[in-house]
Amino acid sequence: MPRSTHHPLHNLWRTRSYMRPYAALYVWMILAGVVTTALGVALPLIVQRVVDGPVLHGDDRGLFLLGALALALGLVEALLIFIRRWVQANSALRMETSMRDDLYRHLQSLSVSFHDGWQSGQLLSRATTDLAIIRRFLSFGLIFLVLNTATAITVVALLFDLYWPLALVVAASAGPLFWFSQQFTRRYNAAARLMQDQQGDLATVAEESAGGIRLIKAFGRREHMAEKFTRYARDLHDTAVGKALMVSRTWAKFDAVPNVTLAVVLVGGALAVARDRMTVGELVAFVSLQLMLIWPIDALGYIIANAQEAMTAADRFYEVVDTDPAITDRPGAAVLERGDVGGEVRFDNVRFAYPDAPAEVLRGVDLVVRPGETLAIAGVTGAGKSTLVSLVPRLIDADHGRVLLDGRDVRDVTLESLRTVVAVAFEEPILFSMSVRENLTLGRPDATDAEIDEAIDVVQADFVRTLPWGLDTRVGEQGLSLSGGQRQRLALARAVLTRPKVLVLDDPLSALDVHTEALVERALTRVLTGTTAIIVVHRPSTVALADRVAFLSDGVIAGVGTHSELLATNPSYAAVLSAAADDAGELAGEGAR
Ligand SMILES: Nc1ncnc2c1ncn2[C@@H]1O[C@H](COP(=O)(O)OP(=O)(O)OP(=O)(O)O)[C@@H](O)[C@H]1O
Repeated sequence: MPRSTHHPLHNLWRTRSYMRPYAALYVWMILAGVVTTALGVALPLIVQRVVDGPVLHGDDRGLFLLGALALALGLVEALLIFIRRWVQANSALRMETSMRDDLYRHLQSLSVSFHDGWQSGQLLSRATTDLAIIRRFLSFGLIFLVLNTATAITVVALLFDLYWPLALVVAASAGPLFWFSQQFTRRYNAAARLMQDQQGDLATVAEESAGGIRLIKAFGRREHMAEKFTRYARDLHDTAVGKALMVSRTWAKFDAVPNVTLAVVLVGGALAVARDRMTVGELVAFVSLQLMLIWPIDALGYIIANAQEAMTAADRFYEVVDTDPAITDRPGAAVLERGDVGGEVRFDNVRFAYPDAPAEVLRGVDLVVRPGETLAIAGVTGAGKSTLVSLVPRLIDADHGRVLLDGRDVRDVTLESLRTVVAVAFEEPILFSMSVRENLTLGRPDATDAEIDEAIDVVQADFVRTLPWGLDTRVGEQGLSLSGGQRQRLALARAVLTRPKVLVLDDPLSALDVHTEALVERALTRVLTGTTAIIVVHRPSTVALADRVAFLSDGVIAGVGTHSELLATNPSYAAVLSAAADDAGELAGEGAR
């Protein structure tokens, strides 16, 4: 997958658009953080006053007052920290949700070819792990960065005010810290990116195994799949261990710096007190303030790591979100009115190649499907039949040439209106995890029960009436499992129910037995009156539905005519259909109308 050539921070910076609604909250959070820091910094200064004043001079009342002040400041600080963190987490979770929404909506708008070319696990990991990483950065990483920098600057300024020679030692420790962080950033970036990709790969393997469990069991491949999973999991584990080691080493280095500095400060401070250059209270305050630097320095490692991961996660998020939907409404696209559609479909010198494919699938297809006609598309497997029919509802767009509906380029009408007049049923029918009724009325939510009943009759799907809750039975992945033929019939009923002007059927009866297929065909012939139907066929029995057949070969239409005409005139067609017929033992007696 090509990576962005922008500055590494480019995409992470773009996520600020999701922060915009919370800009005021962020200002408040930072203000609350600054107050918290100020309160935290005030404590060592109070300690200094306590030691140099009441402690050394036996002033009990002053000691009590300073103690009460320290307690109050401590409590206010704790309360502010609670409020800030809660607000931080809350707003960041909202940002994550809206990013996830955008990702999902954009995915829905992307072309079928995009989805075909992407591993589902990679998409899944972007929607889950990556967005959680970005959320952590936008909530904690970013605020930590601002507050810790503010704390460090304030503390160092106060240290200079207390005793500058020792403050210089503390300031100088920024040098090694900067160097370590540079090294860390470089190495961590590669590991973080690799790990995020590996998480996506692992998710894909897990999902494939779940989806293909029957196949795995049937072919006795459980061990093989388990080994594959372990291999991917081990790669991820190795990267994670390497990353953890890198983080631990860096953490140790980051920790060592303030500790070494502290030792120098203790010795130097004691000498300064002995030589009356510092009071005891000032030394105590100096050390207490310096201890306050340990957390920001420690957090630096976390922030760099988190920022690195967030940069990668943002790159991965925008990699999808920036992908051009390719198939969208053209400017000025017209709304197709159902009543105006006659139903002539014309392919005009259509050429098409799949991205990254070595050759064109369609190489100049010219074909006219007359209004109300039922036209079958035949051809050897892989000839491009599904590709050709996918152009009509614009699941893909032609690279060259045009697909015309009643003389109008399908790209000149809105997708929504096009898809209300063109319905599709595929060979591999998908039923969503919802009721049979909802699945059937996907394209016509307003269909009446009588219309649903009629569609069920057409596709011979009586079985739905015997399901436990009839039409309200939940099917799909989270519901009742149906057979391939049952699912095909429901998918066909779904298409029929939209009362389309153009019906595209991509071998929709392949899973039915010959007897049921014949019943469905007979009923379909009735409802197809007045509907232009383009049907991808593999079996001669399905050809019986068609008025004419177009034979697709070598990316062009090699012949159009009735089944008998093509059988008589086109030996290749005869060979393809006879082979299929021999397989099914069913050519005899079949003939197109
Ligand atoms: N999403 C895709 N990306 C790349 N190549 C594809 C894609 N879909 C199909 N192809 C290729 O395009 C060619 C035509 O495929 P298509 O599915 O249109 O053929 P078909 O005639 O419908 O085949 P079948 O009869 O087996 O269903 C095949 O070589 C196939 O491998």
